[in-house]
Amino acid sequence: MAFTHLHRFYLPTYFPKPQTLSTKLSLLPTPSLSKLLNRSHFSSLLAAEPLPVAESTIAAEPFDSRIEIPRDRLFVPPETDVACDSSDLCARVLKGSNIVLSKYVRDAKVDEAEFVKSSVRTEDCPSDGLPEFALVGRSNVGKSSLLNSLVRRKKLALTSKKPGKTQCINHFRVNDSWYLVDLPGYGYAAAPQDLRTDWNKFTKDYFLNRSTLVSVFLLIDASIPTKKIDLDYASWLGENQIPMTLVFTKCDKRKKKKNGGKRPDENVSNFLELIRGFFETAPPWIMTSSVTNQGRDEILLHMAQLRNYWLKH
Ligand SMILES: Nc1nc2c(ncn2[C@@H]2O[C@H](COP(=O)(O)OP(=O)(O)OP(=O)(O)O)[C@@H](O)[C@H]2O)c(=O)[nH]1
Ligand SMILES: [Mg+2]
Repeated sequence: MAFTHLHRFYLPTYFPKPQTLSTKLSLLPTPSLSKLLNRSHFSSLLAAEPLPVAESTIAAEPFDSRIEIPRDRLFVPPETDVACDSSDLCARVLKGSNIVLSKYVRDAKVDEAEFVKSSVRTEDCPSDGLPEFALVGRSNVGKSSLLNSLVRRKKLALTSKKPGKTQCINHFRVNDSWYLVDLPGYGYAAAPQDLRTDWNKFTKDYFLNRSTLVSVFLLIDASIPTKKIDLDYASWLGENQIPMTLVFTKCDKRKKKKNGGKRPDENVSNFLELIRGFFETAPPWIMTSSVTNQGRDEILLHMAQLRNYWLKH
């Protein structure tokens, strides 16, 4: 079954006990994404448009500093040849992420998207066998906003300044061939205790039993310091062998140093350092903003290669 293969190939190996390791991080450039989104196969792009590591590309980022990624912390999809030199490999890393492009990156463009249904139990979710990606994270982290950004629709999924807007498992079908799934947020302190327990019950059941789930996208707010509850969820997903991508949201927000706040890239580095101890191999991660659409095309490419690999195996 495809899911089993995913576990074998896409999962970072999980360390049960956290360790503390220091790491130096920096951003890497990518090929032209608008072209890539329409290309049918990555190998032709690699031949046509290798991109050297260029300061100018790095400087075009919406924040000042870079995140340098050691080679062993890159996410290399299965069946991907990395026996090339460093600059070729750099050219295949998606901007603002540690994700290497593979030969499975095709059909990434979103042509249409529609709401299909809301479910409260895993058994009630669509049963057509199409692959799906679930967006999960703390209440208000920006799950519904990211979904809207990915499909270029302002109000397909409902958003709110008030936490707790999304309450069910909401399926949105994209291009009639795969699903984006919007889930309720966790950690909403104002919610009654029994509702919080219910969240755990029904979403965890969904993660553990949904056979068409290609990967969970765990959203982390990059505009604030690391929260323990997010580390706990990353750890829980790893422990339970559930394929996961970390999506850092709100990277457009800047915190003033004089108020003791950190920039989004500093918060991202810190989070990655903390979870580094959980995983032997790095999970994929990516920086995004639903305001500037940073990371939108990159996520679509990542989803496309995960999906195409899943469909083939
Ligand atoms: N600056 C900024 N604000 C964002 C971003 N993404 C979401 N927001 C804001 O954050 C708030 C919450 O966004 P939602 O998309 O509703 O969050 P959610 O995770 O779906 O929340 P729940 O459904 O309550 O769990 C809204 O006011 C959004 O406008 C972002 O990338 N940058
Ligand atoms: Mg929501």
